[in-house]
Amino acid sequence: MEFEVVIGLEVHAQLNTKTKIFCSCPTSFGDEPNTNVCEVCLGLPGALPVLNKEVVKKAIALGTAINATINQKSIFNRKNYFYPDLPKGYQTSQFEIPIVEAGEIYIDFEDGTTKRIGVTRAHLEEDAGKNIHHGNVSHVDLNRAGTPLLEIVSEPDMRSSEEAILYLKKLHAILRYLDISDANMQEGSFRCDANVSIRPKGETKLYTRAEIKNLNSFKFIQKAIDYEVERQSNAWEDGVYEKEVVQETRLYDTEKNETRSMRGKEDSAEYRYFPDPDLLPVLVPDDMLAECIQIPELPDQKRDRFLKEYGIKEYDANVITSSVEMAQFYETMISEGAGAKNAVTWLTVELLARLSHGMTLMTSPVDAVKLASIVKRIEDGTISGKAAKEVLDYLMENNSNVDEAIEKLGLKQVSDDGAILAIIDAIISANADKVAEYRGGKDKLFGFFVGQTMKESKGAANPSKVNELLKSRLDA
Ligand SMILES: Nc1ncnc2c1ncn2[C@@H]1O[C@H](COP(=O)(O)OP(=O)(O)OP(=O)(O)O)[C@@H](O)[C@H]1O
Ligand SMILES: [Mg+2]
Ligand SMILES: [Mg+2]
Repeated sequence: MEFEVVIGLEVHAQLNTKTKIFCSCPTSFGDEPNTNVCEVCLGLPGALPVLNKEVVKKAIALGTAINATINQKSIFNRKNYFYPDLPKGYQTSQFEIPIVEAGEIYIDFEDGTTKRIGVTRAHLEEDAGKNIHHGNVSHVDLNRAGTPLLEIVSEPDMRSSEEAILYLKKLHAILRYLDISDANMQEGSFRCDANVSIRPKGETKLYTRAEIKNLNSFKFIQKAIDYEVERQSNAWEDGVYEKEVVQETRLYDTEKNETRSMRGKEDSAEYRYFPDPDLLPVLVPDDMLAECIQIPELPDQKRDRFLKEYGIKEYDANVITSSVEMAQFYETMISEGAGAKNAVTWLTVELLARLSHGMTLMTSPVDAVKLASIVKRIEDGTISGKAAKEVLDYLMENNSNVDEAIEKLGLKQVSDDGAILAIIDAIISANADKVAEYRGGKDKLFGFFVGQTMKESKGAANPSKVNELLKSRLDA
């Protein structure tokens, strides 16, 4: 039987506000447990929440970026369930009227085609705390309780784990471009739940989905989805689909590379959602909306502009705009005067390959200005491309400027006509027979003379100068 894979993703992005969504406790990461808490986020009786306006602005920015409908009136609900890390006994979230509805994100395949993925909704909610287990004892850290989240829910539009990853990377980039979330996956600021089902090819109805939670790296998300697809199709082939594939929440075990059942998945009715009586409906006035829809250039727009302005390849434009840091790095190189095409290679191939573990473009010892100077020194003939690699290696390790490094490493190309001509003339007089053959029509010998000249100059002669001067002497 041939199956079609159906995937819908829920992403929880932590919004990068200074304070929590309903109180003024800080949202900083990694502090001593239970130090960033107050009566509101501890859920003490009688404490009243006050909505942080910043989270509304950030949600509207995301909605604008994905061409969504912005609801100028939305509602906070209580989603009731019991869990030790949830002190109020309910999570304050949006349900029937979220702030953002019906958007779209375009994913780009390597062959240049694109696909539209629908975004059902994006709603505001608070994060829960964290249970910490030590042997038989469990502790609860409520620093994270009340941290603002935007839950972005996709339509079940993805048909492979590759599409799921492309969608997540695009959404990640959009959040970073908008600067509304640091989207740091290690710190849990960008978390994904993957809903996976299969169906016989050609059918349009949705079959039972399994929801895989706790996925915090692109690699593991892809592996978890692949495992789950395999598990479900095996169950189908073995005639145990109904028994094995049930609506449930599963956990992915990164060590065993498998998903395991964690708990049955409630239908939304089980949560007894109702509007939170402590919070008024969220009303966004026209002037606030007008202000919030002013957003910076997004990855797709930047890519299209780079294609037009810089004439680089589509693939390269996609790579460079895939992160806001890389796009900024590239544009700084261009404004420093590096050629557009060389800048692509030196950034995406040479520099990225030299960033060691944990190093990013932001912390690279060679910044955009320095890398641009290296490229400019190639373009003005001061150094060869090969020598430039040595310069880059050196600058990754040593704090120096580009021209000093070239000087110190003795890599300056000889472009001075006189010096190169002296070498050429010596070679010509030592090889009179070959000169005669060349002049007699054996064009291939030109390479021999180039090789000899480069060798004699110990690789320092500027190759295009060598070509030019050799021609002038030999063809004279
Ligand atoms: N049959 C299916 N196969 C794959 N994905 C599905 C299927 N049905 C729904 N989905 C996807 O599952 C996700 C459901 O997310 P949603 O937040 O609406 O509900 P939930 O998972 O029940 O709620 P919760 O926020 O409590 O996890 C959506 O991304 C949707 O596209
Ligand atoms: Mg879910
Ligand atoms: Mg959800």
